[in-house]
Amino acid sequence: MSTYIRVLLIALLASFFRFLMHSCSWNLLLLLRVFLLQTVQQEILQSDIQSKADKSPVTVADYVHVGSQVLVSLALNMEVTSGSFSMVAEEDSEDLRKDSAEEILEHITDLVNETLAEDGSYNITLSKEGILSAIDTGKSEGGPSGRHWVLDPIDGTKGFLRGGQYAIALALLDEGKVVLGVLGCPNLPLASISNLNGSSSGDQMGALFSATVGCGAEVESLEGSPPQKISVCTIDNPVNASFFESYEGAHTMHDLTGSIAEKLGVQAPPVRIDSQAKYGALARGDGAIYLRFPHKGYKEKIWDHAAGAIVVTEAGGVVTDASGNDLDFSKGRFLDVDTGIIATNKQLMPSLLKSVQEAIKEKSQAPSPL
Ligand SMILES: Nc1ncnc2c1ncn2[C@@H]1O[C@H](COP(=O)(O)O)[C@@H](OP(=O)(O)O)[C@H]1O
Ligand SMILES: [Mg+2]
Repeated sequence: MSTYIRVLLIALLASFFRFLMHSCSWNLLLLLRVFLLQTVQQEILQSDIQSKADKSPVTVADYVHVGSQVLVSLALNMEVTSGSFSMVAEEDSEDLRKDSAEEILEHITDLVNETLAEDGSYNITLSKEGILSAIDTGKSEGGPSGRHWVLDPIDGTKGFLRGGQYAIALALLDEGKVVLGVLGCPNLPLASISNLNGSSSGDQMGALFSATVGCGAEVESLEGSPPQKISVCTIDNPVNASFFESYEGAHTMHDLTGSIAEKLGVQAPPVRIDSQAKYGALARGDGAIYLRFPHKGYKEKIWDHAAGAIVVTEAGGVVTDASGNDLDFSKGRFLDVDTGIIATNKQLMPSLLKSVQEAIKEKSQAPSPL
């Protein structure tokens, strides 16, 4: 298994960061390249599970999450900052610091070092402590002041393990606002989501979305085709609209989203895919609406939305909570949202909001199941 993970990490690192001068206020456009071949993912998935020393299962997703976060942390350290930087990311090193994880940590350290050696971009070898502290650069609390990188090293873990959609999502917060976002979606067709089912062998897979505040949003291939400007669809009649939502029923209330769509007059069935690939697909007009209504008590994390939200807003869309409030990324690691997150174009937003509020009210008044 380790060979395949190494190949995947090499591909990730080799194609991850490109910095181009840009005329934006940031004077920087970060292009994230994720060249994770589907075949590699498939082979990794087939080799699946190893055992940790304490016999709890460790999945390939564990290796890829940690490997991705270490490599991004390293690249940010070497390329972007002169030393210290703040990163809010999903993984921390707590489990890997346990005695029982010694063997796993050794394995991850070897994988990362082999990856670095083979890639050759950085002449560096990390110790086990170096790996742990690279992971822990992601422990920042973020907040309203300063700059913070926001990383989801593998978003849509369930999709990744199913061989479906997943994304590597990186954003930059400046004084509490998202100013840059990049989404690498290796399993998303470059042209359109309509090619997802029944795609022919000629369809190019993999899409890299990027957006810089005030400069619009773009898509390009993972291999670096010329970036194309993208914009959300111009549909203004919900009858012609389709909507994206999580594949996992545990992540969003499919009954509520069904009721919203019905009230709005949407006729197409939901398009259910994992990860922030949904935001990318929405931003280029593959569908008209994004709905996400987690079950009661779930707190949204900023790394699940920061990159996707700026890609959509820079493509001309609107992303809000269920009351129509903008998402506020300045509150730390969590988002303080009312009930759910919705996104669409400017034309459809007023009627979408109305349907959302009606459906929520109706659900709250319905007798609870025994
Ligand atoms: N019970 C829950 N409700 C809502 N979201 C959840 C959830 N459990 C996990 N998630 C989040 O949903 C994300 C995936 O979203 P989607 O459903 O759009 O694919 C996960 O990201 P990770 O896969 O990075 O952990 C995770 O952060
Ligand atoms: Mg995530």
